[in-house]
Amino acid sequence: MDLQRLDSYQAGAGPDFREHLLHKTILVGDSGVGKTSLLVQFDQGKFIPGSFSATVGIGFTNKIVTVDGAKVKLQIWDTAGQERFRSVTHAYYRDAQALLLLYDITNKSSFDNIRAWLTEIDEYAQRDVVIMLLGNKADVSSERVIRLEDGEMLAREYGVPFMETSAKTGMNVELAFLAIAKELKYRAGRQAEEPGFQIRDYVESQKKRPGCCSFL
Ligand SMILES: Nc1nc2c(ncn2[C@@H]2O[C@H](COP(=O)(O)OP(=O)(O)OP(=O)(O)O)[C@@H](O)[C@H]2O)c(=O)[nH]1
Repeated sequence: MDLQRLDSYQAGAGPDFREHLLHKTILVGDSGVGKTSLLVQFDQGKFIPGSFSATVGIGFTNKIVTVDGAKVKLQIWDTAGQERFRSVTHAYYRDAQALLLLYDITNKSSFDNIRAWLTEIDEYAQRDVVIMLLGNKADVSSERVIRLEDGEMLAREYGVPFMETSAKTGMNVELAFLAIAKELKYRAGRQAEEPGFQIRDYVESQKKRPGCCSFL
């Protein structure tokens, strides 16, 4: 998807948005897994169907979310999944506080490549970066090749929170970003003696299981 064609990109979230309070979050994963679509769904509450046009380079959207009554400012970077942009996107990992790592449940190689993505994250991102694994396109059940359990198992192996999402229906999209915002807010204001917020426990308690109920 061409970032220049999206009005909200680079537009910021108004005068309230102060750079020094931003929490940088990056969307990564193979080309076509739905990173741009996930961000558009979160930002604008819509899904733009139709022909796929790959992201060129990198762009961001500023978004303010309310967590436990407090405002958390996220700057969400959408990266190009294509290999040829990899050296550009690596440069952005360094000051990221959170990474949403996506695969497509209908595309096995996008799932197999998750380990390679995690190796890159390990190499280029900060040690304590918050990572969340997302299995996107959960609405396309007829073409599913990666089971929910496979995603859960991989996430458990790496000790990261996981959920399946649908950028098309919106399933778990807000939850993914809110869980990240909650974790970043908790980290920013953490007192030594405070009992810890556990993002994995939070996600487990909140997420909707695909196949059950509706995808909305
Ligand atoms: N059914 C369905 N289609 C999706 C979903 N998410 C994305 N798509 C479609 O998948 C294609 C790729 O989506 P993008 O959001 O452009 O993928 P991307 O990860 O940003 O790709 P790059 O920019 O190349 O890295 C588009 O045709 C989208 O409409 C989803 O949750 N469900």
